[in-house]
Amino acid sequence: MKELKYLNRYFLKHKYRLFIGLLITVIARIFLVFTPKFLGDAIAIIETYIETESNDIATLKNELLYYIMLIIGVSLIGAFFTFLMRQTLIVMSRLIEFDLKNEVYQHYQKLSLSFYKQNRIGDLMNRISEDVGKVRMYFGPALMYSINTITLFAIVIPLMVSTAPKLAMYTLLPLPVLSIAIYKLSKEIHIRSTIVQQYLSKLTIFTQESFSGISVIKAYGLEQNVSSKFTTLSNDSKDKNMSLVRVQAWFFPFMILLIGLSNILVIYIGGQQYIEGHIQDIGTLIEFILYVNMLTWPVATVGWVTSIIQQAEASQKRINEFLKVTPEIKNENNSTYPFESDIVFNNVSFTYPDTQITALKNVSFKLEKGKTLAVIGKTGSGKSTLLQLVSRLYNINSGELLIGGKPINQHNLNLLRSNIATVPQDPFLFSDTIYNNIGFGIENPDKQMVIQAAKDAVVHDNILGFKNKYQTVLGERGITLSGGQKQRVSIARALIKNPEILLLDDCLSAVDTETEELILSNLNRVTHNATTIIVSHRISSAKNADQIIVLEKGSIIQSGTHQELVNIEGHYKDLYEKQLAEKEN
Ligand SMILES: Nc1ncnc2c1ncn2[C@@H]1O[C@H](COP(=O)(O)OP(=O)(O)OP(=O)(O)O)[C@@H](O)[C@H]1O
Repeated sequence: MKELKYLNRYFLKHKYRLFIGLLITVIARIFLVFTPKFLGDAIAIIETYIETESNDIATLKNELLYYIMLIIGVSLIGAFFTFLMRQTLIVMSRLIEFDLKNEVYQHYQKLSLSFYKQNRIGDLMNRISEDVGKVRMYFGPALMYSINTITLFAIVIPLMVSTAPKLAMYTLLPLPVLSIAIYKLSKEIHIRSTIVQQYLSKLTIFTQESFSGISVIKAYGLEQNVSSKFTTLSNDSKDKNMSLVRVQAWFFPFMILLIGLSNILVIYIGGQQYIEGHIQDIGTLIEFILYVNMLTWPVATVGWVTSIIQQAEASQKRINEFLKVTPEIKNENNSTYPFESDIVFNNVSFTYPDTQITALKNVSFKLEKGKTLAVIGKTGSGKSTLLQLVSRLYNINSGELLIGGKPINQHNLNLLRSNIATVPQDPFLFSDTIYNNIGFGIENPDKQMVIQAAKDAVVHDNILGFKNKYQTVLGERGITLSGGQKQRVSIARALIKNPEILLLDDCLSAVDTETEELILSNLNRVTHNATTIIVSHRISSAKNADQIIVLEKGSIIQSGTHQELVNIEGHYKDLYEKQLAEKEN
């Protein structure tokens, strides 16, 4: 129960609903318990009528009618309160499920990129859906059935014992056996359903990956191969399901068997006691049979509830593991202030915590507001890392990174990021309309802004070429667009934000040089006030920048303007000559 303690805050939040729910549950049970009593009394009247050989059938009818009305009355009231019981306690559990899901989701949002790298998306999804769902069972059904059972026991057992103590003892005897058996069965069901769940996950991941990578599978002619792997996986999954179903199939027959056993005991022992005169009327036997049937389900739920609580505890432990992860990037400043966009790197070094790869070593440069810095370098030289540090997706390890003269970690993180627009190397587009994808970064984008951004990113004409134009819905990861179109939609998304700092991560690699030139000149016009860092493998993207740095293995090996760098021996000049020769050929 240690892990479940975390959830007490939610009980506290919903305390009134909880209290009313508990009260209603008790009231509902009290009313339902009257039925066997009234039925027993009604039968006792018939018995007396027969024994006394009375001829007063009218009085008997009246008395029976009275009991029938009573039974209908208490059943209706009991049923109404049972309805209210579900409306309060189960609704409360749904509200808490909603709260908990939101809490986990908001926490996920705060966690840094390295958390997402260390954990699989499937696992993250499971904890927010499957695990939260299991925890809900603790708030809802487990709580409701526990109160139910306790109330019933508290009322019915004293009633049975006071009516016929010996009979009560014998009839209650099989119930603990039932409870333990259901517990063991539920545990086994839990083990097997966890395995089924794991196989289902494997199957989902496999299917999802094979659909995402369908073009590679087709290109390599691997359909047969993938299909037979799928068959093997789905056969395994079916076997696990069958083994679960076999155990589940025992649940109800077993309950019926034990109810039957208790009924036989009531009839056998009760019958004997009646014959021996220990029990006064036959109505008591009927009353007891109804009590036993009434107690069976709650007794079974003791085992079931124990198993629910164990599962909820395990699930909450998994949720707590993530909730305890503290975000590496913390926002310690919530104030608002005029944002200045000049960027200074002063001996900045950075090592990725998980891989221990030192991506940047003593990097220094100064970039004034509104100026452009181009970053050139071989693959893996640290270019993207440099951009991620400016967005503070990671904290620097040493040195100084100043934005607007202020150390980056002293900035209001939300303010900082709202003033930055990034176009990543591998753009991600949502399964939504092109319009919404472009307007994603700002609130209520108007049509003119979206169109203007698309025009500046030189993608407007392409969009008009689609049947639904700006309302074209993109498939998962934007598969209906070409690589170059995706990049340009992503650039439009950045431009519409009118950012103070613009970070372009090799985002023109998939467009031809002519379009590249056009986009660059538009960028120059539209974002002339923005401080821009442009990462590229192409000299054509870098040559007009105010400043250029060349990175190699995380260190700056050259810096200067295009004119300066083409006149000195080094990586930049080599690259320039190579790309010039390629262009001429
Ligand atoms: N998220 C990460 N976690 C751990 N190591 C990383 C991560 N991202 C990059 N690296 C490593 O850091 C180094 C620099 O990577 P980076 O992506 O900054 O290079 P790059 O110059 O942008 O390369 P490219 O031109 O191929 O995009 C590489 O060795 C890479 O393997």
